[in-house]
Amino acid sequence: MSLAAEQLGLAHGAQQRLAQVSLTVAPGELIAVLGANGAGKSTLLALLAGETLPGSGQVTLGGQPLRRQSPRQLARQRALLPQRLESAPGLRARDVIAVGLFPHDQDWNPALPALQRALALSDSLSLIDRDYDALSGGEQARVQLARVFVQVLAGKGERYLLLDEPAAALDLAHQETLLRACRTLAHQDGIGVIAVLHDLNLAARHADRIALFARGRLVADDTPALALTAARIADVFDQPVHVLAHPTRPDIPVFVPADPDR
Ligand SMILES: Nc1ncnc2c1ncn2[C@@H]1O[C@H](COP(=O)(O)OP(=O)(O)OP(=O)(O)O)[C@@H](O)[C@H]1O
Repeated sequence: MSLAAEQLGLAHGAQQRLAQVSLTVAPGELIAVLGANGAGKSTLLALLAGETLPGSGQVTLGGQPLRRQSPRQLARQRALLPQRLESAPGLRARDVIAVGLFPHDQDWNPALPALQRALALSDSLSLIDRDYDALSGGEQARVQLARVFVQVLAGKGERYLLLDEPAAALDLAHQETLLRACRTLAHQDGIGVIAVLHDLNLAARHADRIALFARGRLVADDTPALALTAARIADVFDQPVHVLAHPTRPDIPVFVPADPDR
C-alpha cells in the first residue's frame, strides 16, 4: 500500500518542471517536501493528487495507476490543499468545510465524529458561522485545513493528505497545531501525509522524512538529520546556514541562516 510517484517527469517545451522523480508515501508517515521557489514542489503534489497528468512516468495509489480511478474514488482516498486559496463569495466557513464531506455522500452534521475531529485538529470550530470571505488569511487557511481533514477522516481504508504550503499563513501557535495534527493523522489514523513547507525547523521537528527538491529533481529523501546537512542546504537554497543542536532533542537539527555581513 502506498501513493507512489514512479519516474515522474513533466516539461513545457524546453522547461523541465519535474524530472525522473520517484517517491513513495506510505500510510502512517509524514513527509515534508522542501526546496527553493520553483523547484517543482507544487507540481509534484498536483501530479500525486491526479490534478495534473505527467509527461512521463506514472502515479499509483494502492498499486493502481491513478488514471484508472474515477474522480469520485480518488476524492474518497486523497485530499489536496492547494497553495492558492480561492475566494468563496456568499459562503459561510461551514459550507466550505462541508465540501470535504461531498465525496462521502454526507452533509454537514455536528454529530459526525470525523467533522468534530477535523474542526478540533484545525482549531476552526469558532469560525464555522462566519462569512468565509470575511475571514483573515490565517483563518481561511484553518477552514481549508478543516475541509481536507474531514475529507480524509470521513473516508475508510488507504487515504492520503496532500498539503501545499499549509503553514504559510499561520501564526506560530497554529503552525505547531497544524504539524501536530499532521502527526496525529499519520501516526494514529494511518493516513499518509505529504506537506510542502518552507520552514526547515518546522519540517525537521515534525516530519518522519524529508523530500528535498532542486530544479525539478529529488536530491534527498531521508530522515531530517540525514537529509538536511549544512552543505546540502547551502547548495539547494543558495543560502549558508549554521546547524545547531536542539536544546532538548539531540536528534533534531536546528537551522539558523548565516549572515555574511555580521
Ligand atoms: N502552469 C504552468 N505552466 C508552465 N510552467 C509552470 C506552470 N506552473 C509552474 N510552472 C513552472 O514550473 C516550475 C515549478 O513550479 P512549482 O510551482 O512546482 O514550484 P514550487 O517548488 O512549488 O515553487 P514555490 O516554492 O515558489 O511555490 C517553475 O519554474 C514554474 O515557473
